[in-house]
Amino acid sequence: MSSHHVTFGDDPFPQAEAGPSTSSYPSAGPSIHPDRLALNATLLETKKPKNKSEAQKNREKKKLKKRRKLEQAKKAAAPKTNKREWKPDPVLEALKRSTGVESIDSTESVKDERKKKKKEKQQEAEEDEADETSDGDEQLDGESEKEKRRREKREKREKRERKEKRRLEREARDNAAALEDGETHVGQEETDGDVQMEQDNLPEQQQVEYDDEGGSADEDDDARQSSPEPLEAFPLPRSAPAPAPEVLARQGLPTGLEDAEFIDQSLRLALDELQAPVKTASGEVKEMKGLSERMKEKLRETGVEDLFAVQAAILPQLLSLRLNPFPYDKLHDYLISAPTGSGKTLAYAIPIIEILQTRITTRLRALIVLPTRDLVVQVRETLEVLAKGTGLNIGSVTGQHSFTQEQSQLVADMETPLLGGSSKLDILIATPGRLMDHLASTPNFTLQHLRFLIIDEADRLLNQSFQNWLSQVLSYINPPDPPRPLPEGFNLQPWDKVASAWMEGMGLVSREEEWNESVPVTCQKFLFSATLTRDPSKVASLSLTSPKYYIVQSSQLPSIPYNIGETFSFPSTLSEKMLILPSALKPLNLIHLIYSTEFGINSGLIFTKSVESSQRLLNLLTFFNDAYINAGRKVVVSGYTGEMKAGERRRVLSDFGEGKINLLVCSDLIARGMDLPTVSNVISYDVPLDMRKYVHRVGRTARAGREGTAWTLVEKQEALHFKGMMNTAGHLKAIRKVKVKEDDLADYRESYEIAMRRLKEHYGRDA
Ligand SMILES: Nc1ncnc2c1ncn2[C@@H]1O[C@H](COP(=O)(O)OP(=O)(O)OP(=O)(O)O)[C@@H](O)[C@H]1O
Repeated sequence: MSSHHVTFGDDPFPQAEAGPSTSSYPSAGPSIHPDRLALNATLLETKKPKNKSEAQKNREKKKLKKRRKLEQAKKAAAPKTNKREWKPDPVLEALKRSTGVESIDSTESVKDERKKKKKEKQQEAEEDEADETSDGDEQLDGESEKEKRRREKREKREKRERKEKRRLEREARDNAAALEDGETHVGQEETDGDVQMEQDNLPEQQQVEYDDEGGSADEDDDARQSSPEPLEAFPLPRSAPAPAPEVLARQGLPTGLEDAEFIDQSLRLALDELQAPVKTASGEVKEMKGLSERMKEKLRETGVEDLFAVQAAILPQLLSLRLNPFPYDKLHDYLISAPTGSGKTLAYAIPIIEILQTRITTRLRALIVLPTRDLVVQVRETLEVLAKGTGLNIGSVTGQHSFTQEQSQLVADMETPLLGGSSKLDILIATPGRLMDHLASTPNFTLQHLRFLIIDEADRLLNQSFQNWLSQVLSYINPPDPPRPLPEGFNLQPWDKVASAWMEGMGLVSREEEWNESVPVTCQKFLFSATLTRDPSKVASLSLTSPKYYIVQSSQLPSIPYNIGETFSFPSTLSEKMLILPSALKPLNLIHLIYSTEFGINSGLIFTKSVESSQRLLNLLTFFNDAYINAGRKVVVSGYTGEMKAGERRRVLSDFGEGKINLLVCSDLIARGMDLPTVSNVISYDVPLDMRKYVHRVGRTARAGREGTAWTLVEKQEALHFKGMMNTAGHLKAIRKVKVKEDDLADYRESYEIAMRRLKEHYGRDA
């Protein structure tokens, strides 16, 4: 008969298969606990055959064979003194200790288990017998009946094997847990309840299977007691769920910049209503501080009655700042994104002047960095108007004047080494390149007393390297930093408030008694732009302290707190239009915009892609103006490019402001920051290459709450790129498409052809 049957003498604890511990005893065979061997012996003795039929005799023979095999196994498994010492099963021992029972054999659970196993085997033997007796019948009933029984038997066997496998797996798991517990909870009683709890902890599916199989907690418990030490089970490797894109984008961003505070662009605050709370060390509001009467007067003189949104939002926080902050004062750095022409200059100029005017000695306390000379001139003019009567000294370095001229403006003494420098200025406005030159080569010029660092048009400046200007400036503000190279023989110790430990470390001077002196950083940084970035890689270089982030925009627009990239703010008074046209018709369409009664653009800026293109277009428009006899009015056009001398540019701007010039054809030089109140139209003759350029170009109109229109001439082949760019910025819907019929251009054709001929003559045959 089948040799798969489990009969008497089979080891009910098949350790060799189940326990990984066998691998540690390869030559001596599996380690069998003596309690188990005793149990096997008992099982063998109690099994006796009842009948002596032929079949039974055969079975007895088989059993005898197996018994012999088992005895051989016992011998092999018995502890061998010359090889390895028998070690008690740690789980069994822990259980013995916890229950106080010396022999596990004597526990009820083990006895029950044995009885159960015995019963199972008896049943199996009886089944076998029945199979054998029915063999003859099977032949009569045909092959199918026999096969059915065999299949049933096979299934039963497989089920048993599955059950056994699961039991062994559970055993291994539980043993691992029991081993750990055995160390710490030896004294705890392991009751049926505990076992049930363990079962409860199994995954649901496993629990169901366990119940279905009819296994008991006791059986499980016994198996656990006698099982060998298992290998530690490691969880299978699993890939972690991918973080959300917005979470990734915020990686490395200072906490304060994670969420922006949105300010409605239409917010206004009367000058008299501005109140800034002055707080005590405990945070209580001591008093409210408003604008000084002198400042209000100056503002009214320049036409400012109310504060614009950006000013109303941040002035209440800045006005109460102290010139020399107390140690408990919480100082923040600020990132402010506000539309073009929304009054960002006054947002920093007012508090700087209000705070610095209380100073006693002149020291360089405010540094304003701007990307172009023209902007430096413009901001200096604004500051000078507001600071009139305060005694504050304002200067600028741009490279427009000679280096020595600028040096004499910056420092009073360049001969004597002075620890605290010798600044002649309270406020300095500079372009980054020239600032670097003075930091490197102007004796007694120092940034150690800076209270405010303003970076206007910050996105542009952060993208400019200029001898690594930003990190250089920061290192001159915040010691420790490497001492700068000084002119030969000039033995200057440039710091008068740096940490003495650092001073000594640099071999500058020994001031041991001041070693414990801490140097609080009191310089606050302010970054302004209409296209400000929160890109962590850029922001990181600023070493911001408790930064705050404000976005001024129309309340109609959705707040996008997760937008980590650039924010583009537009004035609410701006209307935007685009003409999509064949490139050959671009000049005629521009002429139509200028000369037609429908559009009649008589004041504005025309942007081209380069200085060269500006000059070409300027010539064409000049020649056309000369040739166009139906105009009824003449249009005065002039150029404004970086190639022009500073004086010439100033004169052009002044004429434009006075209305002597109607149109300025310019390169992107003027696109940023320039405040020309008379600009009612901006025409992008060549499409801007990126969104940032577009924002700054169109921002030359619709400033300070005035109405303005921006036009973009888009060649057909550029339309996809331009529209895509606008769409990405969520701005496409704001731009209205305008169509000009070819018939409308007919009126200009003759004069245009004359102008083109003259242009060709001007540039030679290939023009
Ligand atoms: N509260 C105010 N009331 C009236 N006019 C104001 C006020 N604040 C600023 N202005 C005027 O608004 C104009 C634009 O201001 P400013 O040049 O500071 O704008 P901006 O935000 O710096 O623009 P850009 O981003 O283009 O540099 C200036 O002419 C300024 O005098």
